[in-house]
Amino acid sequence: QRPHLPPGPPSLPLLGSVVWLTNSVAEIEPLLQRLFQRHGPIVALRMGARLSVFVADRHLAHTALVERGAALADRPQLVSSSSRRRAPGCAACSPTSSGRRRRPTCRRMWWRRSNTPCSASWCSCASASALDEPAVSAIAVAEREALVYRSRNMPVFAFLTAVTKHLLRARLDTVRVLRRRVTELILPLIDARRRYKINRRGGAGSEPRKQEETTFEHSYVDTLPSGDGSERPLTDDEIVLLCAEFLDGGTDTTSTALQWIMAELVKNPTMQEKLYTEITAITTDDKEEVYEEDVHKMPYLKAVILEGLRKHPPAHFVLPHKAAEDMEIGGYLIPKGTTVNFMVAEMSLDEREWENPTEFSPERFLPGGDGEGVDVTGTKEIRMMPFGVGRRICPGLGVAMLHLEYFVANMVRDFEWMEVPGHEVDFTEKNEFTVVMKKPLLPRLVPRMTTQISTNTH
Ligand code: HEM
Repeated sequence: QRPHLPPGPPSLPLLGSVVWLTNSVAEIEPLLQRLFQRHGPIVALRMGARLSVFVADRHLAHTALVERGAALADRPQLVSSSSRRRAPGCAACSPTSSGRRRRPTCRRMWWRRSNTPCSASWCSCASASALDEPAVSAIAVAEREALVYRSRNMPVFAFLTAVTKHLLRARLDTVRVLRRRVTELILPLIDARRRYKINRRGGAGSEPRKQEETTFEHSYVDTLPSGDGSERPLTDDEIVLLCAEFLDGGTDTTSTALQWIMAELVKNPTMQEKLYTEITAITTDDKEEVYEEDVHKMPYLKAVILEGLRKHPPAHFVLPHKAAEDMEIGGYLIPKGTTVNFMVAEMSLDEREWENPTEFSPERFLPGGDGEGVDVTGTKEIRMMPFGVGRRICPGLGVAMLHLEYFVANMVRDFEWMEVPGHEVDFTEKNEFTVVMKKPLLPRLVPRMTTQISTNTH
């Protein structure tokens, strides 16, 4: 017997599910919570003619995304190019992210590099969003300094750091100018790679391309599966997009996570003190900053970051996936082409899985806690999935974890973060591209090394 579609509210032609008569798409999360209570952990909604399925159960998510990951490795085509960039989830949801069953060579190459701890450091993440947010401008300053430090210490990545800085500087400029700049900076890289490949094959014609030839018509060695099952080379335009994605990906998610974590530390001074004690035990006074090597020796710091990502995942859904063929999830039929969404926040706040899930308790990730040994990649099992899991897992996971550890450690080492009367920490959420603090964090920073109290309310 052919399985049924997942349960959900009835539908009307053109409109889709009747719930859209009384609910707005912006309020979809509370609506889904009610539907999960009524129908169970997998529900179907129609938005116009499009069928969307939402999965809130971690076991079903593991089966669908890890065990049978290939069938859900595509992204649905979104309505317009502007909405494509604005899909909920990570900023890196760019045109290059959609419609791929496997990442092209170029992207795999970049991401693999970025996920080794040392080379990851050059990548600027929190800065672009942080610059917009007065409440976390201290973070932007810290990160800019870190960038300078990185470029001094890692010459191999200095070029790419420069590209990042150009991206930031050009923030107020038009997208066209920015794209042009990135193109000019990245095309020599593409040329270098092409020459390398040609030379390796012993071929001729390895001359660098002249400036006036920098059009998007040329295509190169990295390939992409085309619709008919064959491979076609990536165009320059696509390579530039991939590189730009690598440079600005994850800016919003990382800075959102950073702000939630600092807010929790402001609200919980005992935890902040415990973290400070751990940091100072590892770093001596003469050290200018907490270095990347140091953060790996700080289990409580790691626990604070994980607890921040569990309680306040910046993306409450992963980016939408598309069923490449008819498939089954939890005994229900998911027809080919269906958009499938996974509920990140539901899983990490599930009362059946976590003790007092709404409480901020980094200790749960230490030995003996209910989160001990959690693997955020979800390879064996999913407990929480702030970065997604499976084939489309966030490729910036390593960069993001490193940046969060690095910045939290340095900011707590240099300042005591305190609540300001009248500006108490408010954990109310607001849906933007990520789920941000409705009332941004407004703490008082007291420098640790001097007695002078800062009146600066970042
Ligand atoms: C705390 C920080 C971050 C969080 C919570 C986060 C979360 C996510 C999530 C949930 C997804 C969707 C996974 C899925 O659809 O299954 C994603 C995708 C992605 N993220 Fe992140 N991310 C973060 C940082 C970063 C960083 C730093 C970068 C780049 C430097 C990045 C680049 C990407 C890209 C390119 C994708 C799309 C992957 C694809 O479609 O194959 N992210 N991220």
